[in-house]
Amino acid sequence: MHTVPAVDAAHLPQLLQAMPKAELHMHIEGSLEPELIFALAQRNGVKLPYASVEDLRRAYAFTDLQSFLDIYYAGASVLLYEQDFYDMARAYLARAAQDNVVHAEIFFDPQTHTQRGVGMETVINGLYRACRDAEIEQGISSALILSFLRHLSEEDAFATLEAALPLRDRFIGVGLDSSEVGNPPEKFARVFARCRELGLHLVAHAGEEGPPAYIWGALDVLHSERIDHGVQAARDEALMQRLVRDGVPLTVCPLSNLKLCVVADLAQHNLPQLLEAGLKVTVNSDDPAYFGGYVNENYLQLFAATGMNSQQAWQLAVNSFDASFVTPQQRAHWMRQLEAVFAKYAALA
Ligand SMILES: Nc1ncnc2[nH]cnc12
Ligand SMILES: [Zn+2]
Repeated sequence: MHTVPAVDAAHLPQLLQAMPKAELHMHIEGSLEPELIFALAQRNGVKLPYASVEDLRRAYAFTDLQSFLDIYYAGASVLLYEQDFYDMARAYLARAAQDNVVHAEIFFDPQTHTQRGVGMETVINGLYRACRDAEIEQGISSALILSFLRHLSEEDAFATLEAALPLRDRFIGVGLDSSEVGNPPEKFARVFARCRELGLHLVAHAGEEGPPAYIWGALDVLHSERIDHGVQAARDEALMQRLVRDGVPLTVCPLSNLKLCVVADLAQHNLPQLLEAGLKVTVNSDDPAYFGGYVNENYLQLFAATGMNSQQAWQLAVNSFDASFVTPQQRAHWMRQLEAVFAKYAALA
């Protein structure tokens, strides 16, 4: 491992905030803050089943993944026009830039919108324009990943892919999200095979609530290049060895795991153990508007709860660049920025 200048624990929070990082697991619909949901509802004349922003926020008491998804899909119902998708993504990218996110790979769930009669081009063009403008105005790089909803059929996923292909140059890959248990990766074997032929990057949620078998399926059947969540891998030693051997990144989301009761307490989160075992672990926010924080809040609360140190912070930032779908030149550029930030904080008394 690279030797990193040690940073005093007293400066760890500022280091976590200042270090450049990539965010590889966030759902753009999960960045819709209650205030923006209400503003868009008013702008578009959509009636919400909540009386106020506070009333909506009070509903954010989740017991598991499904209890969250029900509210998350209801929140997304205010998105109708290209400008809505643009405004949502600009708000996220502005907030991510404040956390020194230099690159974001962003999931979007087209079926949530096309099922309501919103056009595929409305969704993709609004998001894509926001990514481009944020790069120009804030210097943050980003890319879009189209995510299939696994509670729907593979046929629906094929129709979604077909509808998106005219805009193929505007997204870099596909993912698989929504209700995990009962919807194993094998259900989407053929549509992922088609996406692979098309040269799209492939990722999949697996082992969030679902068993290690779903992670094996994501790797062996879907050929997923990263595992989104993957925290259940620790239950299967052979799987852990496979993930280490192949350098498969896990995009872990600590506050999401806490809010969806995947872990009882952040102090018990297994991220430090996964990192120690040699897995390429990254830290991400998943659905920041719903889970109590953007990416830096995930780093800060995790480090405070587990006592992780600056060496581990370095590894997580490096992993975020290694696991991203960018060029080696781009990675090298961010590594130089990372080295400069560590040198600055290591020099503080
Ligand atoms: N954490 C999560 N798991 C599965 N699907 C999701 N969609 C948005 N967030 C998700
Ligand atoms: Zn997710």
